[in-house]
Amino acid sequence: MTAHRFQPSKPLTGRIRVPGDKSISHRSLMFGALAVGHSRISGLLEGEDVLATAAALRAMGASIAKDGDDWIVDGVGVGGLLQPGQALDMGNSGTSTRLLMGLVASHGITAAFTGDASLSKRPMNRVIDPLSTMGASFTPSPGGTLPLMMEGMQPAVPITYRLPVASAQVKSAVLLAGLNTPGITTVIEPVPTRDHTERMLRGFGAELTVEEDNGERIIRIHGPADLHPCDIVVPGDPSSAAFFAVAASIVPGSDLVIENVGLNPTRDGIFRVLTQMGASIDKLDEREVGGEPVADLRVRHASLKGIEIDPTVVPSMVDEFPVLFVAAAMAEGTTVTRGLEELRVKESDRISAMADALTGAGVELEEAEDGLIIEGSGGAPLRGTANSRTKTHLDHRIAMSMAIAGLASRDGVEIDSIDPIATSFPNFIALLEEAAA
Ligand SMILES: O=C(O)C1=C[C@@H](OP(=O)(O)O)[C@@H](O)[C@H](O)C1
Ligand SMILES: C=C(OP(=O)(O)O)C(=O)O
Repeated sequence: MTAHRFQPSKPLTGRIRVPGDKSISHRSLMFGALAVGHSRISGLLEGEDVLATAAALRAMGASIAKDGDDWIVDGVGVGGLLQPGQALDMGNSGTSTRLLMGLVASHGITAAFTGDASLSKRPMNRVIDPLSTMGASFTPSPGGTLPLMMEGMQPAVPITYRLPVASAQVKSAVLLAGLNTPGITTVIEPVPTRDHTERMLRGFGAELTVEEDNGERIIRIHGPADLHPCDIVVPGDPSSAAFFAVAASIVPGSDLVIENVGLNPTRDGIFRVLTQMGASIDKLDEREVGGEPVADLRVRHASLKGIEIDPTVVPSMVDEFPVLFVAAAMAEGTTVTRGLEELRVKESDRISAMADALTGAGVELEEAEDGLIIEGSGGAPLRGTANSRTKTHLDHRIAMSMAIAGLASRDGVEIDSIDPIATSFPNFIALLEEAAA
């Protein structure tokens, strides 16, 4: 554990570029591994979570190698995954685990999945349930957690599955199992979640349709699919850009351009909510990169106002609430968030972890079962209790959010470990130093 104190910051200025989108990076490797032939990926996020996906796919027969700044994947074809010779170590990554379980489910192979202490507490029944209906069998640890063993079924049985929880990981697990399942596998999504799986599978040549019906999305995939290799350009991660958008909004004097930020409407909720709170965020040079809307974001310091956040925006910013809470702590007035029960089953319980961390940083708040109610400082620097230290609970987003709180504090904020940051944003501290130089 490497502790670190994030000190009050000078204004953030200049231009920075955040690393590639984590969700798209995982999927680029997985779909490349299932195409026959050579896919080239540029802008891949080289974070620990994505590298865990790469290692698992290599263990199942794909060849994945770096070529200059790009990555090359030589796939085995849908149905061609091999039985791994050792347990697949998923590290800290829920996305790797749940999506790869979907892939294994319709291959006639057995695999063991393991993970770190954080991942080993997270619920896997949400994917075990539908994948069992498709024919896979599972031996999980008590409570439906890792470590677990699973055996795929070949051929698997197509199902129609209505998502009981708004989760792109569960949706994707079922669709990926459907890739190698004869017939039509259907996922019904009552609330739209990030749609990278759908967009990208179509790009790789899968027969996938999306029908909208009364706000619900009905996604059908025809299996077995034939994927052809692709060249992919991964846009910058909006979830990573969010830390800098909040930082520039709350550190007086800031005027920062964050280049190449993915703005898929299923991901851009944080920028819409910050704008509602009074943030100054201009979209420059709007364009398309790798089939996704992208822009450079110019963010200037602004006086933020507390608001009540509409729960329907939650799926489009589910990972951004920890840093949104920091923005709320610096706003004038009260911010109310609701509908965040999913935050309790991420890398940590992000509602209680942020409630503790912000309380230590001197913020007044109230914790509800499904959200936080935060009294903002009206822009005054946060004044923590002496010797308070943020517990990150192996959660990168808690570490980075409280780092940003430190920039806007009077005496700095101490984080117990910056190590988890490498899972999603390895150059976070270097970019912060660059922007504040
Ligand atoms: O599909 C994905 O790439 C992800 C989906 C979300 O998880 P859930 O599906 O559990 O909401 C998100 O929190 C995670 O960081 C990435
Ligand atoms: C929840 C996250 O990731 P995962 O589920 O892949 O661990 C995240 O990155 O905030």
